[in-house]
Amino acid sequence: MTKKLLLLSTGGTIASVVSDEGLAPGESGEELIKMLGRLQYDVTVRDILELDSSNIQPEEWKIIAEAVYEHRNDYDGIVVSHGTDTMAYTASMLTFMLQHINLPVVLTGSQVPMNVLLSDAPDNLRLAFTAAANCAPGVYIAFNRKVMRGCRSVKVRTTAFDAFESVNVPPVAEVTSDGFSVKDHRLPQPGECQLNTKIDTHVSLVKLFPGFDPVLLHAMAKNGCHGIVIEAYGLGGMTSIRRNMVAAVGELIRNGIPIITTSQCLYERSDLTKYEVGRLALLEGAISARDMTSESAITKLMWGLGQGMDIKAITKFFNTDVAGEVTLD
Ligand SMILES: NC(=O)C[C@H](N)C(=O)O
Repeated sequence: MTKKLLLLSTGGTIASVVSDEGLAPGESGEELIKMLGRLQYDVTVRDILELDSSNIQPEEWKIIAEAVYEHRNDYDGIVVSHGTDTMAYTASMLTFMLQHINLPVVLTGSQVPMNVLLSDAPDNLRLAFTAAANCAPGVYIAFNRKVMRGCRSVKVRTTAFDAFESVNVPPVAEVTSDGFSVKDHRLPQPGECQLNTKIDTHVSLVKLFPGFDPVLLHAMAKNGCHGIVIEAYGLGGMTSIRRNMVAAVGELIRNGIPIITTSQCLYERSDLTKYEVGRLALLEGAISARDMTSESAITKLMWGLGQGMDIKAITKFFNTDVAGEVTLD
């Protein structure tokens, strides 16, 4: 039977046209489908946003999550066309807002607009429809012949077609000369699909660098920041002499502000137990995000705080694999 798929169009380069002010979204979802040509699926289109993804913010995450939730029982799969710049954040947040999702939700976009000859858009959109028709329920990004778990995806290139990588886990599906093959058939944890868009956006993501003044962390807290993700060094170490980050982290945690640590290294996990500079932070109560992407860590923090979780609950939450975003030892 022909699969019924829904395209939710949100803008991005894929739908962009040249204007005097620069590339900006201008094509509708219907126009994207027309340019794509023949498809073996029964596709319905809805334009829900028309934005460059630099303008996609928490308000838009809610609109996208609500649209997916509303149509989750009417289709076999949903494709979301989206700008690439913040696609990994949207995919990560949808993972938390739509837990136990009951169908594949596949985000895609392109580096070159659909209306340009030799654009990567037709291939990416076709791949996204194929993934939406064949993958297990979950949130994914489909790009350049790979289908990746949304909460493990990172944009790693500004212009090349191979713009996304699946970090610390292999892609879920790939296109090779043998065609489309799904490698990971893991189903989401059983449960009723829930829409929960309550998030706390008063958070921050900080990249540590030699010379970082911990006073800035206190300034964030004073200005209403409820939680911070720190991209620390290597396995998760942070400065403990002179500009003492560890001490600042401890003080913030004692004031009820959770501090999550990720690594500036894109690949492999954080492990605060190995070095003294990590252990000190651990002793102060820093929460390791292990092998999560920063995109996933900051959206998980927003979602957890939005549920009213205190530090203890946030710690437990980060020690839980919600939808494949983290590898627990
Ligand atoms: N390739 C792209 O889609 C980039 C664009 N600025 C966006 O994120 O909307």
